[in-house]
Amino acid sequence: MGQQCWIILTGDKVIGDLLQKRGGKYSSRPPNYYFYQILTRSKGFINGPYNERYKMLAPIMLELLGQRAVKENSDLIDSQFCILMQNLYRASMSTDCNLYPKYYFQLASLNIITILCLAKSIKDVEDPFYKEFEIFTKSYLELIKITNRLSDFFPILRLFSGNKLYYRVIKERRIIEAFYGRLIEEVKNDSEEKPCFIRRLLHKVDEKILDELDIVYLTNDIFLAGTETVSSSLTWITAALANNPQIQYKAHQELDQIIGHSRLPSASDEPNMPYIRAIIKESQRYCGPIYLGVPHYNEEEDEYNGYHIPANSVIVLNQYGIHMDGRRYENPKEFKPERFFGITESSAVLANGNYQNRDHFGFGAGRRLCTAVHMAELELFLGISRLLWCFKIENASPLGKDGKPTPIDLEKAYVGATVWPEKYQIKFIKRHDNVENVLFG
Ligand code: HEM
Repeated sequence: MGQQCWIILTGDKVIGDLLQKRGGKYSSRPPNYYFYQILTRSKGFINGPYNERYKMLAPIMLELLGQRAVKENSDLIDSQFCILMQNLYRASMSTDCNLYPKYYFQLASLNIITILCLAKSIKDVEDPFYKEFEIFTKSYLELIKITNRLSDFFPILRLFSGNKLYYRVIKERRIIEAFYGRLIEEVKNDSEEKPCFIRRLLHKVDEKILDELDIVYLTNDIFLAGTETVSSSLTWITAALANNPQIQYKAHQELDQIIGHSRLPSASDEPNMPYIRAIIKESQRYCGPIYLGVPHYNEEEDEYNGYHIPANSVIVLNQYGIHMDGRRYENPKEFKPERFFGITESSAVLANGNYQNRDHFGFGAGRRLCTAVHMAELELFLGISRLLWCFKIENASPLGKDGKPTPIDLEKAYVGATVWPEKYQIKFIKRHDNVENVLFG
């Protein structure tokens, strides 16, 4: 596109060969003048090139978001998914019980990140912090959308549109730095010195490894990557389940057999719940929150299967394309958890193994694989297993000619940095009399 060579990877083998096996060459990110160099002062992690700075930051991010950190924070994550179920229960008991659950999922995932980063929580969607974050994220994601990046592909455009976009970017940068700067000050002034990510990062400032602007942009990455992806996934899965009562029925049977009615499922139940695991894997394939990954980039030229790959090409992992490839997934347009039966390993484990054995490519590939893949999988398991333990999810769309609710159209999607389904209406019906006791008892 423009002066830029783009290579779209839609086959599992080429993804395995290039992004995994030749990861040293294919792990950079495309230069991004406005939204990396200017907007984040070249300080962000997710969009940063694969260089010495990245290699210095990666272990720090892994320490905060990797497998060990998830174990340390599992009680906190668990408690937020109890609160989510309580909130959904209360909402579903109110007189008009049709719901669009997106905002509840956003609140839960935002709360997890807020508690981890700042050791403080948000009460509800009316909380000023939630509102501020919502407005701030919306304008940020709007600004970084692909159409505003054309000047990266056609640099001559900077001569025409440059100034207007440049000033918008600078304005947004002031907002980001004021927002996270305030959060850093809150942590510094907390007389109880509660442990949290920002405090840990502040120690790295004392050790002269980072500066405060690094904290601003690392925290910004964690907030954006950690909230939008999980809440979009939960919003999609709920819609897919509402369209498929027979799948819910099988999941309810598994829950009744393994868990019973006297407690909520917890993380340690995951190995015994193959059907719920399969639902989660299938939902990441069928309706994951990202279609085209986060682009990779190669700084050296390469040869592959007789093709010349020029240096400085944008390498796109076409997740949607591969997930809808009928050669890899039979009848790919069908939501069919059974296709993942017998696969017991997590996506995190499979992503680091042979490409042929991967369940899906939702978390990316190679050295830039999602840093928080373990956390994401835990959140999805707690969210989905508990949702199905508490409720039957009913499609509450207007009735069609056949007298049944019109299926939620999962082909319609709002595509931005993350992908969202069209707004829909569902009902959460409590499954048994013990739901209230277990949630509030
Ligand atoms: C369902 C949930 C999630 C999905 C589908 C997802 C997906 C992705 C994808 C596709 C990438 C790019 C991988 C690549 O370049 O090949 C990525 C990167 C990343 N994700 Fe996630 N993610 C999820 C949840 C999270 C959460 C909860 C966090 C943090 C709390 C997070 C933090 C990150 C970070 C820091 C990176 C950058 C990795 C790097 O550039 O080296 N993600 N994620």
